[in-house]
Amino acid sequence: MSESSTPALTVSDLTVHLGGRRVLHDIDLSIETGEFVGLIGPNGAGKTTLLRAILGLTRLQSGRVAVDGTDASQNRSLIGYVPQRHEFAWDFPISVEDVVMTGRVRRIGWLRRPGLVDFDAVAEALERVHMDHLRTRPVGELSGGQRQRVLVARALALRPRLLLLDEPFTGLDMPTQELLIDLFRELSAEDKAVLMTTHDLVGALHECSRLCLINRAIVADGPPAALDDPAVWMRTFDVKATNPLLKTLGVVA
Ligand SMILES: Nc1ncnc2c1ncn2[C@@H]1O[C@H](COP(=O)(O)OP(=O)(O)OP(=O)(O)O)[C@@H](O)[C@H]1O
Repeated sequence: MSESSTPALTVSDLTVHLGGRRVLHDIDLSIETGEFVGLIGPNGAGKTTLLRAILGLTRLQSGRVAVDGTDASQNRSLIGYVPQRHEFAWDFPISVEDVVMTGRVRRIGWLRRPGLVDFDAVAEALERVHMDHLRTRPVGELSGGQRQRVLVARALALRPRLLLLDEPFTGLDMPTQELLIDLFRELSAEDKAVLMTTHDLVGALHECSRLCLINRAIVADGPPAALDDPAVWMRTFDVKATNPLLKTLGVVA
């Protein structure tokens, strides 16, 4: 954990309505540097909506988001975001390093040219995801795992304080998942806070330092070992006590 008392992320009393329906309500969440938090919940629980709200891409009905103690609208350049892979336009004719450079736009500004520091940040980000050897490759020619690594590099190029990951493991083989999970753990152990949505519940139980269970509101929040009450998982996922999920998670015998 950071020695600083200012959390990397503070979400207070957040409520979001979409299409006239309440999608999230009364969300309070604070994440410190050094934490690797898994945001867990069923389809439609509001996980992506929460990430979008933190990024300022969704209007808040009420509530506040602060990054590093300052209103997030003033501090967006401290947030790195990895969207779900299908959301990116992969058929755009652009190289790996150019995509990663787009992650710097909030620092460079739209009208300025990238400088040395920007090229350094891109090179460092590509090395961290082991993609430096493919930097001139058009992104349309990459495999799914390589594309995911490019999206992570694009977020890291910003040198963010807070990293938001939306289902980063979907459709990836085991070696790529292991590479990324090791990287996310390293990043949180350095100077970042990591918030990740995932449907890989067992993986999250093992790898995350903390889990936040959500279903429109936060149902439970704590270190994985403390989330051993089956009722909490039943409420989050709206499943019965006999559901095999509870055995898989190790919360019933
Ligand atoms: N633009 C929108 N307009 C209206 N409703 C929306 C919009 N975007 C999302 N929703 C609704 O908000 C709810 C939460 O969606 P969200 O995508 O945040 O869930 P999620 O937890 O990320 O789900 P999944 O695990 O399926 O990705 C869903 O009921 C969804 O239909």
